[in-house]
Amino acid sequence: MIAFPACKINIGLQLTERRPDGFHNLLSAFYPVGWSDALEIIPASTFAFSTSGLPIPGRAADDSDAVLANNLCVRAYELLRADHALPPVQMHLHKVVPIGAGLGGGSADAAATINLLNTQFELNLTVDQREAYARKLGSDCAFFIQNRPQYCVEKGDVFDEIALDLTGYYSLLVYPDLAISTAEAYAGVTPRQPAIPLRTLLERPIETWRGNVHNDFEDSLFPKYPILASIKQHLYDLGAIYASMSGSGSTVYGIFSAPPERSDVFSRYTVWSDKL
Ligand SMILES: C[C@](O)(CO)[C@H](O)COP(=O)(O)OP(=O)(O)OC[C@H]1O[C@@H](n2ccc(N)nc2=O)[C@H](O)[C@@H]1O
Ligand SMILES: Nc1ncnc2c1ncn2[C@@H]1O[C@H](COP(=O)(O)OP(=O)(O)OP(=O)(O)O)[C@@H](O)[C@H]1O
Repeated sequence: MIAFPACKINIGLQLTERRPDGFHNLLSAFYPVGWSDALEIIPASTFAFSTSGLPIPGRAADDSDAVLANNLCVRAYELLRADHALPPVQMHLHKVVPIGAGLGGGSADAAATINLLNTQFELNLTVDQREAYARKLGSDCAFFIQNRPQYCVEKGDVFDEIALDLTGYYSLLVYPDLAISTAEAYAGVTPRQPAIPLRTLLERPIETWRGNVHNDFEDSLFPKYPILASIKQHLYDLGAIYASMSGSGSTVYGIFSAPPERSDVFSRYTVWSDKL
């Protein structure tokens, strides 16, 4: 069985407080984007996991077996296998979505693994049960179980409904070949309670978002990586209605009312554009 785990952008990201467990509470709208990996899982006589496409870095970069074992797809399989009678499988991940990009690509792969195993082996897990497993693998992971627009609170893993529909708009995502570690990005932030909660800002027309709907990670990462602010400005120069960095970076995206023109400015970067 094959799935195409697609990523997300964050529309606004308010970092409200540091938690006793060391994580941060946040307010953010997560919006699905079609840029995706490919993941195949088939029953096999012994377990095997392989990857192709973009290289996936790991903490044990000098030991390729350890990097593979640490992959979120493998960890998701092990997590379900601890509770359910899963047979050995052969999994192959073709990696397309950039890593350290603030797009939650690895989290999407993990959630897709949970969903695929649930369907393929008829585990009959509810959405709540699958989201609970996903939460154990990472803060972003639970979102991808349903992969629909959500207003995310707490660690980014608890959801409130939001009427946010960008159908008819176009996205342009620019990844400047710069991987930013999520933990490093969080280490540089100073959380604060927002003057106006994100939900209120997002309920206003998209034309009002520029200058108001803010990703708090930009405050510490734009001074450190000036290229990010310059990409954001270029997206506005191209006619974006709204532009922002996604998550903990480094991808910067624009939302357009018509298909964005190709720009030479972005030719040396990895870009993705599609209807939202
Ligand atoms: C930046 C976002 O992408 C916004 O959607 C997410 O908050 C990141 O989620 P993620 O990549 O799934 O992150 P995790 O794997 O859970 O955590 C990585 C590290 O980021 C920090 N972290 C993450 C999420 C959070 N709400 N507060 C944090 O402080 C912690 O230091 C943690 O050790
Ligand atoms: N299937 C996977 N795809 C990508 N990274 C993976 C995967 N499995 C494990 N990882 C590890 O997770 C790290 C971050 O992955 P990911 O691409 O989700 O980060 P990101 O783009 O910063 O997303 P976000 O911060 O929004 O969650 C990588 O450096 C890698 O070591």
